This record gives sequence, structure tokens and C-alpha cells, in this order.
Amino acid sequence: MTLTQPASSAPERVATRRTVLMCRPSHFTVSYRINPWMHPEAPTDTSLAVRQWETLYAKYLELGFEVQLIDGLPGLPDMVYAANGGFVLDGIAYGAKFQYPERQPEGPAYMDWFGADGFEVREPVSTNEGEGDFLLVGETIYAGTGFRSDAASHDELRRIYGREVVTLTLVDPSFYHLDTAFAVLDSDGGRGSVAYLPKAFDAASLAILQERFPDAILVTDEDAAVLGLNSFSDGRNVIIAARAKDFERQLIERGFTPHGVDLSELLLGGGGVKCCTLELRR
Ligand SMILES: CN(C)C(=N)NCCC[C@H](N)C(=O)O
Repeated sequence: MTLTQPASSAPERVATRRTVLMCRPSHFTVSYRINPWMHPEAPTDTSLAVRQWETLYAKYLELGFEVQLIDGLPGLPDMVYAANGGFVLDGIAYGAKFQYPERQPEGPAYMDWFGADGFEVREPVSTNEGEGDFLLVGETIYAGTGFRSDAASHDELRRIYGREVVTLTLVDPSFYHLDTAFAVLDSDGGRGSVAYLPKAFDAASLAILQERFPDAILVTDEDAAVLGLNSFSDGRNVIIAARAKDFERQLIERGFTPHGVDLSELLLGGGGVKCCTLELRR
């Protein structure tokens, strides 16, 4: 048996303790269709979704993360995808304004939680789905548009955080949030600090990614199809979909430590590891 080893040139990876917000999927089901992954006519198993989610929760605790919890609300089955609840940086929570009516009540629910937890809350003007479309790499916010978040929300980000915001346009409906097609591996923002799926982006966005991240991991269609990129990294440990085997191999080669988890039931709603995870940065 051949075990993949870190390349001898792979850098020593350093973990930074993360604080994240999660929502137990006690009300999870698929009762409407707002993305191509969702099939309301097919059965779902809420207790299996909860058990799978518990494995992710336990993994984060094992890795020493601080995990905070928001209560899911009846009638909001997608609330488990906490990444969409807002974007939190510098102690400021920019609230989400969901595109589809089915998810719109989640926005105020998450903003109430942010306020109660001591964050300065900024009410959104433009449609945006939080960290599903906004990802921090180094000091720069990479912001997706094309399916869910309006480009106008990127201007709001610029005004609120005073940082560089780079717009990336998504073109494949199966990869409708930025965090389905782009993963942050190392918050240093270096040449190889991300992974992405090239076919998910328009030509201009792809050129930006190639220029800024020439050593990025490019994932296979097979790994992307199990939402392998929808992963969460602390700089060393990368929690990924257990079925994303080539991505796992590439991470090991680069000196990262991948941890596979099975969230197949939550995939029925169109989300994976990252979708269930909202980073809280004070
Ligand atoms: C990576 N993704 C996609 C997320 N950040 N969120 C998952 C949202 C799923 C929900 N049914 C929806 O379609 O909005």
C-alpha cells in the first residue's frame, strides 16, 4: 500500500485556534428547491443529519476550536448552514439578506444572535448570503456573485471593513456560493493558500485567481461534486468531505492534515462542512 506523504518541500503548517458558530439541524429537511442539489420529493432523515452534524461538531472540539451554537428555528430547515447567517470580522457582523423568501427569516435570527453575543451588527442593504459568498484570505475579502449575493453587497463590505474586496463571478449553478468552489487553506494569503474549482468561475475571475494564487490546489470535478471544497481549515487541519479523496491526497502532499467527515444527509440540502460553519472573528 502506498501512503501519500507530505512532499519534502512542504512547509510546516501551523494551526490557529478558531471560534465558530454552528446550528444543530434539529429542523433539517428538504421541503423546497432553491439549488440543484435539493429534491423535495426525496425523503430526508433528520436524525441522521443530526448524527452526522454531531461528528463535525465533535471534530471541531477535538481540534480545540471554540464552538458557539445558535438554536435552529422550526420552519427554517436551512438554518443549519450557519455560514450563510452573516459575515463576521473585526468584531463587526454584517447581516445576511437572503435571496429566496424561504430563507429570509434567517437573516434577523442570526443578527439577533450576533447582537446578543456582543458583536456590532450592520444591517444589510443588498442581498447577500454571508460567509457562503465572502471569504477572508490574508487581509483581503474574496466575494462571490452570480447566483446569490449581489455585487452591491461587495461595496457594503468595502465600506464596513475598509479592506480590499475582490469580486469573483460564479458561473456554474451547482456551485452557487463561493464556498462551494473556493476553499481557504492558509490565512496567510500566500501563493498556495487556497484551493478552487476552475470551471466554476468566469474568465476574468479565473485570471485573478491564477495571478494571485499560482500554487493553489485545483480540485477534480469528482471531488467538487461531493462538495469537497466546502471545507474548513485552521491553517493545519482541514476538515473536508470524506469522499473527496484526491483533494485529501493533495492536502497531504502540501503538508496539511485532512480530516474527512461524512455529511451526506446535509448534502441533500446543498451544503457541506463549510456551510455548517461560520467563523467568528472578534
Ligand atoms: C456552501 N453552501 C452552499 C453554503 N454556504 N450554504 C448551503 C446552503 C444550502 C441551502 N439549501 C441554500 O440553497 O441556500
